[in-house]
Amino acid sequence: MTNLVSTWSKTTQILPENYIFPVDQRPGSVKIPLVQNIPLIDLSSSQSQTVEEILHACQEFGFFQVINHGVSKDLIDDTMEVVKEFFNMPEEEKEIYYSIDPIKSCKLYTSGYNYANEDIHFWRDNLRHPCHPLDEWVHLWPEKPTNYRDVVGKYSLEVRKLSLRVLELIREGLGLEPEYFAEELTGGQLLSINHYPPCPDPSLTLGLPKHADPNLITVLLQGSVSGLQIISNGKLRSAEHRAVTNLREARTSIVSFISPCLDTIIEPAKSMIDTGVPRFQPFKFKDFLKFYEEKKGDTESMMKVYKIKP
Ligand SMILES: O=C(O)CCC(=O)C(=O)O
Ligand SMILES: [Fe+2]
Repeated sequence: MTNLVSTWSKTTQILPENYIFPVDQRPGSVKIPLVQNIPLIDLSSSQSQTVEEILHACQEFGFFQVINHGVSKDLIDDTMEVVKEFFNMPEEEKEIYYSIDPIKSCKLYTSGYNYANEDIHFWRDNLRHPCHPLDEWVHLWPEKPTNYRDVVGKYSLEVRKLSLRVLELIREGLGLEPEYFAEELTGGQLLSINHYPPCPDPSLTLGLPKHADPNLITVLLQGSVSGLQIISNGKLRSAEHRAVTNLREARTSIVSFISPCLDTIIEPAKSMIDTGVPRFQPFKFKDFLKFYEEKKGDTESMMKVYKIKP
């Protein structure tokens, strides 16, 4: 038996106590600034225009939507369909992939990484697996639905291409040297599929609490991108975001995280240190991830440690 919310929530009309967030964190209680103009970037525009628009979006929001991005609608639709099919499979089929082992690379679990120690759980199930290089990982992915590996494999390649293309535009905008994001800084890719089932009381709980992603760049289907941190010596933002649930419909999101290799040293690019003084300490990416988990992704307390005091 698993504790997947998509399974047990089918037979309850009541939100359990341990899914109720403190009042100040509930969906209606936090005043989310309404960003009227989330930038919409047309990747088929001229290179100089997209560079300028993307850089501005990263400085202002750390978040933007892209259109004409080159990932075909058919592939996007097929991918969304197959991951929904996965979550709709009977419990016995999904159980095979269920794991709470923190070091297991392909796994299905519920809420956060550390369910047993959580005071409050999040209203989501998550399937995640590494996907780069594809042939190193694909054999660990779900075998069912039978086209999962094929479709999701194609999607992960396309979404990686898109991420690298966007990073290249950011690189140019920042004036970083060619190949800056090649190799180590983009050596990892994780696909994370969130499934938020219909929730009996969305006003009291969250699918994912406020966080900023701890990786280099995130592509969220359908087309929202965020996440460049520190590497820009504080010049770009990483958008804090969260996911809410809803009463009637299940929501599924497909998130691709491009990350540095675990042993990579992350530090401000030399050419970004215009004052002569770096604003952030260097760190190993894997130590950062460990710390992120310990601090539950709390940006402020993480910044206290990594930011160099003026
Ligand atoms: O489901 C979403 O829209 C957000 C997911 C997310 O923020 C994450 O997986 O890091
Ligand atoms: Fe996120």
